[in-house]
Amino acid sequence: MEYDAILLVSFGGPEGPEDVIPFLENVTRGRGVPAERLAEVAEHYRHFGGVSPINAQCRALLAALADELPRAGIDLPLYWGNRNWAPYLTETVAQMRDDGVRRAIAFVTSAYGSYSACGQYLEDIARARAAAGPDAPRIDKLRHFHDHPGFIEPHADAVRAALATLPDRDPARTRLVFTAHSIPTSMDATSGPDGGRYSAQVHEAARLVAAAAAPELSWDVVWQSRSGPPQVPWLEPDVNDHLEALAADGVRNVVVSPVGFISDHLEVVWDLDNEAAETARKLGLNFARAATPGTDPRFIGMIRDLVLERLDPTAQRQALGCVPTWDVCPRGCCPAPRRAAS
Ligand SMILES: CC1=C(CCC(=O)O)c2cc3nc(cc4[nH]c(cc5[nH]c(cc1n2)c(C)c5CCC(=O)O)c(CCC(=O)O)c4C)C(CCC(=O)O)=C3C
Ligand SMILES: [Fe+2]
Repeated sequence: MEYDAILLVSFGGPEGPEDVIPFLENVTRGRGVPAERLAEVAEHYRHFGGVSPINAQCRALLAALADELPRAGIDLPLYWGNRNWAPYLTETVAQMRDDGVRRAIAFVTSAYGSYSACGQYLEDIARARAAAGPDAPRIDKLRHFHDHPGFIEPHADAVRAALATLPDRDPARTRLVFTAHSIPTSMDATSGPDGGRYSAQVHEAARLVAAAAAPELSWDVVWQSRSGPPQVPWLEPDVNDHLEALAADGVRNVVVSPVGFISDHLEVVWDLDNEAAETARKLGLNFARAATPGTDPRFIGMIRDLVLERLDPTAQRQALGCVPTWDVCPRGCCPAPRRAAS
């Protein structure tokens, strides 16, 4: 086998109250996020004792992969490194070098393109390799998986399960609402080689989940967790504003599916389970939040299949949608947005 390790690359998150501020400084260095927004987000983490749910989710993913990959004949050591918190990618890549790893496959915990979800992770990998010096392993990132059946099917089952909890699902008054992390519109405009790849992939995933879960229902794509200075345009509408518009339109029941996420990150457990749920309650809407894939066996199987297809150039690339996909992003595909000096 050409590869001798598998690397999980993720965002990272605080593991206790004293980590919250330094973590947020790592995330937002040079990004012009206003102090008020940071104070707000610090407060969100404090509701969970300063512990981000993302670390436990990465550990669970690693445990599931350690179980699944050898069964498919992939007997490679697993490593884990984050962009913004320990274990830091830079330290992990140095460890891989010390362990004699020559070439690794990286799975990044985002399904999508864009600078935040793809390009920045490629930069993180490049920076960690540069820091590790000439003996750094070569690291190949797996492809986007927004329309892979192992991603779509768990989301679709979760939408079905959420619908089943609603007191009423009359199609005339029931709506599916798909959410993903908002990004600046300028970042979406430069996502992928032709632009707009992030929003196109999110729409595609939403379309596929809706068709599989509840073809009789109308659905919308909305955005959540907007950051940045207020004068910079981000993708809209915001999920909370959209719930208001739906209520005004006579909708009574909503299922919110966080199709932009692979697991229940802070944005899901706070921004949806608290903020959006509260908005819905005030509006008198019946609200159910659909689960994310997490460690669903189909999602773990998808990661296994992405590894296997990378080992075999002739293997079929599973994809349910029609937004084109590729193994390796073209160079400079999701560039860093130009930002005002901060
Ligand atoms: C597209 C996207 C994803 C999905 C793809 C992926 O998964 O990577 C994502 C994921 C995540 N974002 C996360 C946390 C944060 N994101 C922030 C800020 C920002 N996110 C952005 C975009 C995205 N973010 C952007 C354009 C900014 C503005 C600053 C900048 O231009 O970079 C801030 C700063 C405070 C704030 O303003 O919110 C925090 C704390 C966590 C960890 C959650 C946990 O702990 O469970 C995760 C998984
Ligand atoms: Fe983020």
